[in-house]
Amino acid sequence: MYTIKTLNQISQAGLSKLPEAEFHIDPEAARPEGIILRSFDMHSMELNDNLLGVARAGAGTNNIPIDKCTEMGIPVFNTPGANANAVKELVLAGLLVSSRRIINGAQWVQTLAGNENVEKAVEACKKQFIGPEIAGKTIGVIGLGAIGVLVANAALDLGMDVIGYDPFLTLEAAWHLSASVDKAETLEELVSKSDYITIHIPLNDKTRNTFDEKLFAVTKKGARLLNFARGGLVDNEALKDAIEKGIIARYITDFPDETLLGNENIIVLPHLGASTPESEENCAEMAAVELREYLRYGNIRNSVNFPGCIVPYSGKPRIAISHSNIVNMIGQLGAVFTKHHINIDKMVNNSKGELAYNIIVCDNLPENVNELVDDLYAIHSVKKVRVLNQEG
Ligand SMILES: NC(=O)c1ccc[n+]([C@@H]2O[C@H](COP(=O)([O-])OP(=O)(O)OC[C@H]3O[C@@H](n4cnc5c(N)ncnc54)[C@H](O)[C@@H]3O)[C@@H](O)[C@H]2O)c1
Ligand SMILES: O=C(O)[C@H](O)COP(=O)(O)O
Repeated sequence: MYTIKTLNQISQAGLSKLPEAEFHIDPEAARPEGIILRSFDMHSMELNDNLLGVARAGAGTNNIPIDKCTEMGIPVFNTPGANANAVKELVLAGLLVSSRRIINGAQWVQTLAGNENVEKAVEACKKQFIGPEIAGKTIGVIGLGAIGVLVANAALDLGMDVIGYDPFLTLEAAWHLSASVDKAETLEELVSKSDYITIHIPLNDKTRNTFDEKLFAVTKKGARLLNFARGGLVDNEALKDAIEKGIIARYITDFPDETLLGNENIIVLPHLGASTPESEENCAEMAAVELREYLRYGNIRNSVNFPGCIVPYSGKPRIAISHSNIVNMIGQLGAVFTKHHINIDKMVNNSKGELAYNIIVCDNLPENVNELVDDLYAIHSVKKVRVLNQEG
């Protein structure tokens, strides 16, 4: 039985993928083997030494201490693309809201309550809410992953010219991206040409404050900036300065921060990008299945810190081992298997950066499995050893 701790409310559609006979869901668990979460900040959390896997029902993993997890041999999963449509739809709403003063206008109309001549007041004052159309304008999409591609293609359908910037564009994304999207060679080129700019990149040490004073200095005057990715991608002080100078006409973001409130050219939403029933179910299901397959079989799909590794279950026991990606590990592992007279049926060894991961399917297990495990842990740089024997 594995205990799974939920750190946020997780859709029942996802939790139902974890059969009660094998998995015990407990939001209060002190020593869970698995964690499922959304945006809960895990950085200040103590990680129990029996924790095996963490699944993020969503895209961004900046709320999870990835390096610490990798060091402890804990894979962190996310759910690529599972909430992309939900975010795309909100970005399209944001695009229109950033252009036309829809929210201000609607709020103003509410202030007319009790006014006997609402129609007259509306016609007299509506000009203060004028805003440009988006058709024929240029939008720059930064990051052409699951969300960026959908946004770029949808913007073309709305009659916009689209330029994109993504130095790490994947083949998968390229397949889905319309050929009509122009490529910007640099971020500076993109911001200098765009009437609308939308950000769809992860927040990490390299991308923090991507929008800083220097980038705003080369941004097209009057641009509208949309940030549905992460607050930390924009330096808020530089942003407010850019708004004052008229470089940014309007900023719309999904990431509230005290310093952004009370400015009529800044519209802040309460992190609603993935908050649709469809997206919450998609993400929860995908995360639960990823964690289930890892806990049951050691199989890894969609991990941000571990290599993918899938070996279909054949009924035989298997040993999953993670270790540093260095020379002579296979030789040392093989020697331990030989010592314990284990015949290997199948072995898959994959690596990602500094980490390697093996699934070794065995024809037999020794009588003293604990001794085998101790010998594997005795190999320098082995992080985690799991013996998975469904037959018990
Ligand atoms: N508002 C929300 O509720 C919400 C929902 C989902 C995702 N997000 C955020 O959006 C981000 C993107 O989500 P996604 O599903 O499209 O992820 P993704 O991994 O599919 O796409 C990210 C893309 O950014 C590109 N990229 C990385 N660094 C870059 C850089 N420096 N310059 C340009 N491109 C760069 C990558 O190559 C990749 O193509 C997530 O990391 C998350 O922070 C927010
Ligand atoms: O990165 C994500 O997937 C989004 O920011 C969604 O976060 P949420 O699951 O907390 O809504």
